[in-house]
Amino acid sequence: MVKVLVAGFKGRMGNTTVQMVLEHADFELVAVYDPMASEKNLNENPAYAQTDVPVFNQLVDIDTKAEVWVDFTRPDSVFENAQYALQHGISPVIGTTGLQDDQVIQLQALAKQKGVGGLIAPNFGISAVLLMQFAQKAAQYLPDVEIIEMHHDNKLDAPSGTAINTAKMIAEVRQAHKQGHPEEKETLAGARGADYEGMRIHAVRLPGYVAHEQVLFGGKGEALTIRQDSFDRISFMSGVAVAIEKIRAYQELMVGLENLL
Ligand SMILES: NC(=O)C1=CN([C@@H]2O[C@H](COP(=O)(O)OP(=O)(O)OC[C@H]3O[C@@H](n4cnc5c(N)ncnc54)[C@H](OP(=O)(O)O)[C@@H]3O)[C@@H](O)[C@H]2O)C=CC1
Ligand SMILES: O=C(O)C1=N[C@H](C(=O)O)C[C@H](O)C1
Repeated sequence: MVKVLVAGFKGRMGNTTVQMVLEHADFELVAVYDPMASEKNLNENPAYAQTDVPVFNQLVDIDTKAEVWVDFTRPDSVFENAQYALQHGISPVIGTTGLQDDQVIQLQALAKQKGVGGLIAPNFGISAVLLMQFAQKAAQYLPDVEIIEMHHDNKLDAPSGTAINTAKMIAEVRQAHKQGHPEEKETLAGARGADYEGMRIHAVRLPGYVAHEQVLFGGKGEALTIRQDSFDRISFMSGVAVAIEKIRAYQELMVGLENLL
């Protein structure tokens, strides 16, 4: 049995992960964490009345045998959480987006120093993992590209972690260049979106949406659009389960679920 701690257990993703871990035959939920939690045990929540799992609201109090730390928290919390997990020999499986490049480098150095495996996955959905790989392939032949990511209106960060990762993967095969007319001007600020090495990234936030991304390629007289949709947060759970199962076999912190597939 893999012993799992879920950080951000009351959130949309954290709660979905708690349910998945409880239902999984090979996983044991040993703790949950949220600094704002007032309860002491998960069984204080009527939905989990039969589930005896301690709730922690301070990092220093966490005294469990957790082997894997699943993090679906906030962009401003995840670095501290991941550091704490690595320092205590717990493998972080990070879904939270918004980590800066220098923070990822610091965490990777810490993982190496401690010999602890970990994963940062900008997206645990297989449709998104495939979209990023297909987009990287397409960009070899169609280097003019724009990304449109669409999310629910409670999302804190923009652009999404998936969109940034898509741009980074494309940038590995695409020479940086400005797109559009050399003299183009925005008559309304932000009209052309964010700029990543000349690729434009547009972020849509609307009620009713979950998580969706389109990558648009334009060539001479032709176009290609690649799209993925997560209609339900269950779409992320098989990826989270794979990460929990496999991550302890590694001694480094990797970025991207594809590293484990
Ligand atoms: N990689 C992937 O496949 C996916 C990644 N995500 C990412 O996961 C993150 C969470 O998303 P979502 O579940 O929708 O967000 P929510 O806001 O629904 O959940 C976040 C939860 O974390 C709690 N929290 C805040 N600070 C901390 C902390 N320091 N430690 C532990 N818990 C904390 C919040 O409490 P409070 O509300 O009181 O602040 C909240 O309950 C986002 O970054 C999102 O982009 C989302 C979907 C898929
Ligand atoms: O906040 C979300 O919901 C999601 N966040 C991740 C991201 O920023 O890419 C993954 C997915 O898009 C859902």
